[in-house]
Amino acid sequence: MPAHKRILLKLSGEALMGDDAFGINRATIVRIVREIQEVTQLGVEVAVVIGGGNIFRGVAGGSVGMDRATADYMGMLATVMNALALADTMRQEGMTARVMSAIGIEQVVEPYVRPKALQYLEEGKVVIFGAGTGNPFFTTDTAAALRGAEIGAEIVLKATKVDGVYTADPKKDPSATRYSRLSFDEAITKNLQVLDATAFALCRDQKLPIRVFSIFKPGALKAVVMGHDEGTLVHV
Ligand SMILES: Nc1ncnc2c1ncn2[C@@H]1O[C@H](COP(=O)(O)OP(=O)(O)OP(=O)(O)O)[C@@H](O)[C@H]1O
Ligand SMILES: O=c1ccn([C@@H]2O[C@H](COP(=O)(O)O)[C@@H](O)[C@H]2O)c(=O)[nH]1
Repeated sequence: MPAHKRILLKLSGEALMGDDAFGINRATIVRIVREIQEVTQLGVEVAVVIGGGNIFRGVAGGSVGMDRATADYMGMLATVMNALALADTMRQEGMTARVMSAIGIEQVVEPYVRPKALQYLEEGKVVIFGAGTGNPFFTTDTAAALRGAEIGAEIVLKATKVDGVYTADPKKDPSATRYSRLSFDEAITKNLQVLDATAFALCRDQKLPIRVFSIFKPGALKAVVMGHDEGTLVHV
């Protein structure tokens, strides 16, 4: 029996690159989609927020000198591209997915309408939220917290490049150690940057737990959904 009925899965954009330098690696996206499919076959309702780091990051080198809000809108559009790629891969794998965008681009994808998203989830369709929160100066982690709270997800699952929350960024500090669980207050006070503080604060206020785990570990998503102690749990 799965431990959760409805989940909000936050997928790292950079995870889609696989071993490539940028963009979307075909084998990688197919593998990720099959892992999501396994979870839907357990009867779990799945909503996804996808990042854009593999295509564009508003605060990155490529946007130096740009107006921050403009760069952020580019970042949000990058997440829509990832959402379209993910939905199309799901279609090819026999799943039904709907992309909803937080910014109006109706010729491409339908706008985010909460009751419609809830209807799709109840029908067993995967809902992919593109364009983050629709606002510059935010991130897709915050979008995951926001949409997770809005749709009544039981947990936010952050599938990322590291296998949990560490005492420091493990990519920069090899002596960092992994927490198996920690509180939101601890994560915020210690400025642990695996998620941004806005996302942590929103989840804390809504009592919405977050589990951080590695998207590169085969079977990890299913293990998390089954309630196994995978990665790190951040809780109230
Ligand atoms: N204390 C920490 N514990 C774990 N990871 C951390 C920590 N501090 C910083 N990080 C970094 O946070 C990164 C994950 O978050 P990041 O926001 O960069 O990616 P993402 O949101 O998953 O994906 P993307 O922005 O590419 O779509 C990890 O790759 C890790 O190096
Ligand atoms: O609500 C949001 C979400 C995202 N952005 C911009 O998009 C990029 C990519 O998102 P990641 O969360 O880093 O994957 C982000 O750097 C922002 O520039 C945004 O403005 N608002």
